[in-house]
Amino acid sequence: MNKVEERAEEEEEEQSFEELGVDPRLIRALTKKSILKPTPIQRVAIPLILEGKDVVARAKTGSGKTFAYLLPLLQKLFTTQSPSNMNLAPTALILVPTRELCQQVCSEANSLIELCRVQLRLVQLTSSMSVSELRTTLAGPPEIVVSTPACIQTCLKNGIIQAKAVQDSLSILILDEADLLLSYGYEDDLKALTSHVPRRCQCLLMSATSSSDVEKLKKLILHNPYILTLPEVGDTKDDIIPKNVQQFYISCAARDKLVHILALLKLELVQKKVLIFTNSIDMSFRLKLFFEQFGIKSAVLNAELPQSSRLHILEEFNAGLFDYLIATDESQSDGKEQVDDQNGSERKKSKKHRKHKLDAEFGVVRGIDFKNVYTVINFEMPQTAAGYVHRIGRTGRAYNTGASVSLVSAEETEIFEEIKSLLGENDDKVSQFIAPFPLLSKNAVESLRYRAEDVARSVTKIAVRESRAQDLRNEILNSEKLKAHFQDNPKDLDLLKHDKMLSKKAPAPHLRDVPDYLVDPTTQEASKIVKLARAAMGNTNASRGKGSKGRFKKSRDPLKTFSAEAPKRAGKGGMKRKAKDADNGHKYKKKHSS
Ligand SMILES: Nc1ncnc2c1ncn2[C@@H]1O[C@H](COP(=O)(O)OP(=O)(O)OP(=O)(O)O)[C@@H](O)[C@H]1O
Repeated sequence: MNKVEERAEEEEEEQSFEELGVDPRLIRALTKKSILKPTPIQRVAIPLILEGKDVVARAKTGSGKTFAYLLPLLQKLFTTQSPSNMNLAPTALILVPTRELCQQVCSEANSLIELCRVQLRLVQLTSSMSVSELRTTLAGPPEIVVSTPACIQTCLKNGIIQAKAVQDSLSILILDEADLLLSYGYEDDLKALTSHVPRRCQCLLMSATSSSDVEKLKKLILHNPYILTLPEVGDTKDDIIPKNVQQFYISCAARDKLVHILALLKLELVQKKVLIFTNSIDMSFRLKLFFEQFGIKSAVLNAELPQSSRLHILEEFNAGLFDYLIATDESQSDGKEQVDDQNGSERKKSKKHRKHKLDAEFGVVRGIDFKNVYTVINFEMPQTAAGYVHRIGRTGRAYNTGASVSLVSAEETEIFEEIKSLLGENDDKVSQFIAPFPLLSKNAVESLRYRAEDVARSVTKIAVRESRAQDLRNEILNSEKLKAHFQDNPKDLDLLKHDKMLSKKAPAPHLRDVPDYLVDPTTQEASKIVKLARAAMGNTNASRGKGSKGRFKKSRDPLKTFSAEAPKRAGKGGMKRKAKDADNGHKYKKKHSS
C-alpha cells in the first residue's frame, strides 16, 4: 500500500458519526451510551442506507450491525414523519429470527428514540400475543414494527394488517440475522410477505455469515438493483471470528470434562464473565449441580424456560449479577436426548420431559448481545461449525477482547476438524487460529480429580431430572411475579434470582475453597496473572456493566505470555511465539494480533 492509500485508509478509519451524516440528536444519544466512533460496518453501511440503497451487510458477530441499520432508519423516520400520518400499516418492518432478538432490537431502538425525544412509535410482536392483543398493538399504526416473520404472517392472515396497506405504507424492510431466518423455518412466512412488499421499498439484509440461505433471501427480497456487499468484509477465512477473540482448546476424555472445567473456574484460569455452552438441557443442570457443590453459583438458560424468565436471566447476567451462565443452544438436540432416553431404562420419566415445551423461537446464541462476556467455554462442542462461530461470537463484541476455550473429547474430533477447516487451519499441525490452552497444567487437573469425581458421582440422573423440574417450576412462578412486577418497575432487576441453589444437599465447606497445598506454584502463578490482566483491563466487579473495553496491551495478556507447562521458557516470552502443549504436542503460533 502506498502512502496516499494509507492516508486515505486512515482518514476513512477516523470518520466520525457526524461525517457519516448522522443526525446530531442521534449522535448525542450515542454519546450518552458511550458510543463515540462508528465501527467499520457502520462506516460503510450508514451512508449507503441514508442514500436509500438496498444493502446486504455481512459482518462478523459483534461488529455493530444493529446500529448500522437502526441509526439511518431512525434518521429517515425523523425527517419523513408527518403529523397527519395517513398510513394504515407500519413504515418500517424489522424481521428477526427469535423473540430474544425482537426484545433486544426493541430496547436498543426505544432507548435511542427516548434519548432523541422524538415522537416515533416502535412496537414488538410476539407469538404469545392473541389476535386482539396484536390488533391493539398495531393500532395507530406504529411507525416501526419488530417481529419474527411468523407473527407478521399471523397478522396478514387474520386481517390485522391489510396487504394493501403494506403495499401503500412499507418503506423499509430489514432482515436482521438474515443467515438464520430460513434455518428457523420462516421461508413460507417470508415468501408470503414478500409478495406484498412494494418495489420502491428499501430492503436491508444483515448477516454474520454468508450462506446459500442469504443468497436465497437476496433473490427473494431485494427489488432494487443496488446490491452492495460491504468491501471491508473479505472472504478470507480469518475474517470469520473477530481478531480480538483468542481461541483455545483442551483435549480431554468426555468423562474428564467436569474436572477440567472445575479447574478452569475454581483455579480462576479464565476471566469472568463466562458463558458455558452445553448441547442438552440435562447436561446444563448436571453442570449447575456439580458447580454448586464447589460453591460456584451459576444460572441456566434454555428453550424450556418461560419467555419472561429468559429475558430476565439475560438482563441479570448482562447487569453482572452473576458470573457464570450455562446456555443450551440447540433445542433439537434435546429432542434427540429424549429419544435416547426412551431406549434406556428411564423411559417413563423421560415422557415427563416431553411435556416441557421447547420454544422454537428461542435462540441463545443467535445475535443475542451478551454484555461483557470475556470467556466462552464449549463444555460440549456444537453440532455444526456455524454453531461454533455464533457461540464464540458472544465474546469480543464491538471493541472488547475475549477468549474461548473448547473442551474437545475424542468423540468430537470430527466436528473439531470441521471447525478448524472452516477457520482456515491447514494440515501441517500448526494451530494458527485455535491453540492449546496454555494455563492449565496436568498437575492442576490431577489435584482436583478426586474431589471432582466424588462430587460428579453424587450428581445422579435423578438429581438432574428433579432439579430441572424444580427450576422450571421456580421460573414459571418467577415469570408470573415478573409479569406483575415489571409492569410497575420495568428496570428492577433484583426481585428474582436465577442462580439459586437447586441441590438439596448443601455444599460441603471443604469443597468451597481449594486449599493451597492442592494448587501447585505454577497454577497459582497462572491464576495470579489472569487476575492481574483482569484488573489491567478494568474487567473487575466494580467496573462491570460500565462497558469496559479492551484497553489493555497484548504484552500484558497472560494467555500470550505464560505457559503452565513451561514456566521457565515463559519468562523469555515462551508463550509469545510458541509453547509445546503437554497433551498433544501442538505448537502455538501467535496469530491474533488484535
Ligand atoms: N460504534 C460502536 N462503538 C462501541 N460499541 C458499539 C458500537 N456499535 C455497537 N456497539 C456495541 O457493540 C455490541 C455489539 O453490537 P451488535 O449487537 O449490533 O453486533 P452484531 O454485529 O449485530 O452481532 P451479531 O451478529 O452477533 O448479532 C453492542 O453491545 C453494541 O451496543
